[in-house]
Amino acid sequence: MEYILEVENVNKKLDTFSLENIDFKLEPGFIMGLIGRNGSGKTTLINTILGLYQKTTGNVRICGHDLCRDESRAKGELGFVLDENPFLEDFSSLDNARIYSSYYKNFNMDMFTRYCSRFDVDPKRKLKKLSKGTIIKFQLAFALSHDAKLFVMDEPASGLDPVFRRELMEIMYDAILSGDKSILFSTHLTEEIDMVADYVTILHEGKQVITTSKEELFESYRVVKGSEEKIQLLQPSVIGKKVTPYYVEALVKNEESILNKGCQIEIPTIADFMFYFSTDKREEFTYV
Ligand SMILES: Nc1ncnc2c1ncn2[C@@H]1O[C@H](COP(=O)(O)OP(=O)(O)OP(=O)(O)O)[C@@H](O)[C@H]1O
Repeated sequence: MEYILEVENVNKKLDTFSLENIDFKLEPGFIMGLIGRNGSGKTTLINTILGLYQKTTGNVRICGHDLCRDESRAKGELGFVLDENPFLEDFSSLDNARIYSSYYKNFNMDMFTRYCSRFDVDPKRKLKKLSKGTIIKFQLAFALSHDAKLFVMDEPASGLDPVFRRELMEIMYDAILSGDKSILFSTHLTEEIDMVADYVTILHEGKQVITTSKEELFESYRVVKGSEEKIQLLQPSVIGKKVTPYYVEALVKNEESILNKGCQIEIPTIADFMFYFSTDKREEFTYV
């Protein structure tokens, strides 16, 4: 099968921070959410995939095109929305589109102006006069107008109002319906993962803690609550636990051995995975 995105053993060093051995693939027709705490390396990974940072080692392929050896074809398949605006601030959306459309053989200016009108972006206003959310919408209009196969978005919803945030979810969902496109997006909003992601990658301190389908994630783990003694009975299925003044909560592997031990068993939320997979003291976290 031809993957839309292949990230193979990617390492990237930035002063004191390192991305270490990031390795995953994304099939056509799917959305992957990238989550992790502040500073976990989401933007660094996204910038590396977009070729904005030189990677140290490893390979990135987009629709089979190697980002180093076949850069223009690889980048031609990419649409991006970045937290930090990469376009020219002193130019309008329309002028930016005229300038950068030359990099994309399938750029459709009519489509771009239609998206600008749908998203309420004044195409003639300089970017520096637009709000953060409107710049995100402009980037989105541009990314949607050149038949990109891979959309890479760094916290696209962060500057958006709740109404457009919901529309963005619908746009993302529509974008992959044809089955030949995929999306990788980072977010701190766990409801976005709940709503649209098929796959989830969790980063912690530059390391890839887990990449799996959301279905598998919810199938494979449970949150249990009970006394310290009862939770102790669930070892070695315990991934991590936190001690509250009233009970102990733990993320455990969903195995038969966790049943009938007198613990309350719940399906985890994305926030639970974030907590247990991106805490240093995964073994134990105590509320004081
Ligand atoms: N250009 C740079 N030079 C040196 N260090 C950097 C640079 N850019 C980022 N870093 C460091 O790399 C680490 C990862 O940052 P990154 O922005 O990738 O994290 P993030 O997961 O996107 O964070 P956030 O959720 O806060 O946006 C941080 O410790 C940051 O200080």
